[in-house]
Amino acid sequence: MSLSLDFTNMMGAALPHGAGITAAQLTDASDAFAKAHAHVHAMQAELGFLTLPVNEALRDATLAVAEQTRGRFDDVLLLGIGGSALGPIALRTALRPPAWNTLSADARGGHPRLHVLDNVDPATIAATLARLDLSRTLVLVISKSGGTVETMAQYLIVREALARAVGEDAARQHLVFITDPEVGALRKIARAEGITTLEVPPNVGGRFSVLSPVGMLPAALIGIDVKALLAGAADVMTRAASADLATNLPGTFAVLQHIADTAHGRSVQVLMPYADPLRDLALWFVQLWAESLGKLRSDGTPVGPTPLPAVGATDQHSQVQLFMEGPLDKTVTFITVKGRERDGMIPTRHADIPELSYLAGHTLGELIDIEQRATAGALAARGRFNATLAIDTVDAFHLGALMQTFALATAYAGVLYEVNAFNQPGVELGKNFAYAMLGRAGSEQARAEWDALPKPDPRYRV
Ligand SMILES: O=P(O)(O)OC[C@H]1O[C@H](O)[C@H](O)[C@@H](O)[C@@H]1O
Repeated sequence: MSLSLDFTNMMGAALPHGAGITAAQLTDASDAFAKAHAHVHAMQAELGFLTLPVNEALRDATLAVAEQTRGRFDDVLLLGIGGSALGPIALRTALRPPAWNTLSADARGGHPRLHVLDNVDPATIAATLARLDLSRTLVLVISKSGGTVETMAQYLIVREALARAVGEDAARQHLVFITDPEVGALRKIARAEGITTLEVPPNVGGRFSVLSPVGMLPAALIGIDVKALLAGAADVMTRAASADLATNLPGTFAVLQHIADTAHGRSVQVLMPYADPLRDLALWFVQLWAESLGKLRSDGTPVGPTPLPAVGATDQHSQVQLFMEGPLDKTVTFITVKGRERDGMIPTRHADIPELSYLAGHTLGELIDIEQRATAGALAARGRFNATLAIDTVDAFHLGALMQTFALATAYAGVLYEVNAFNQPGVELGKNFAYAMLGRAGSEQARAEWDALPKPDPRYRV
């Protein structure tokens, strides 16, 4: 088993006064879960992410594009936001940690470095363009819808810079688009100019797209084993074929978090890897959980847990105080990595100083694991729900497995919360107000609504 979830510390038996999830609550939830499971797995046609792990045509098309660019570029600049950036960033952080970028091209196996612009802060974009040699840079423009304002603005700036650096014609050879096969501005440009384009299947939502070309192409370009990534995800799908909670890990995660929220008021759900490479996985999870589950039910009731990213051991010196003594409104899911016990030997020095001497002979791997276990135990001792997801090692297989686990758990949780996990109507109003202020055609109604809003009141300004 490559992935395991220990949820002892979510259960009443492990928490003071039995104030955790009861065995009966878990048993009762198994019927609801069986329905959620049947519902989700019956929707393969609508939920393309379920079959991405075995979509060989898409994988091969992606690997072919990666192969065509081989040797031509030192850097890859990815333009995207939300689901079109968080997955690639999480994969890069996990499997190509920052030091990798400082290696020589040979030591990187000839693979380019990956830079991601996922915002429109002009300072970041200027600084990034200033340090890249655009004549040796491949630009990936990723947008499912093909028209997201931030990504389009980035594209216009970077395309202009590319044209200046290498000329209009050659610029096209430096671009790859990843977008919907039919709709959107990117698709239009690709058709008109013959720009290499990979598709995000129409039935794959942005935040569920990491195992489509959205994550696969940047991963392949920087030498991540895409087949292993998909194999890890496929393994999760095989194990999740059964609706039995005793074997369905994503289902168990979803059910536990749902009960913790709806029956125990634990609505803030922390994901806390004890591993630097997994820091950005927590940020990817935040979008998935928040944008999928935080919304209005059909009867108008607002629901949804609040995901919160943390990292151990770092956050033991920051947020853990809140987790230990703040409101009883949280769950913490740790992610640990097995087999690190012998890594990072701590040398013997200052043997006469007891505050240091006890560390001699231990390793950093031991320290980080012990700290995680200590924190889990401490939280449980104070009635704080927590669970531990353990993986064997940080590699492509386990990243694929973790990501598919959370994606599937999100789909199940959507059914449990009785919301559509695959839309995001709540982000529209702000977007439309921005379009109105930018004068985009068709936003007259948003302009009128914006103009009718109360304006800043000088009485409430300091
Ligand atoms: O990939 P894109 O279509 O550019 O979308 C990027 C992001 O835009 C929207 O704000 C959605 O709420 C996100 O779910 C999506 O990931």
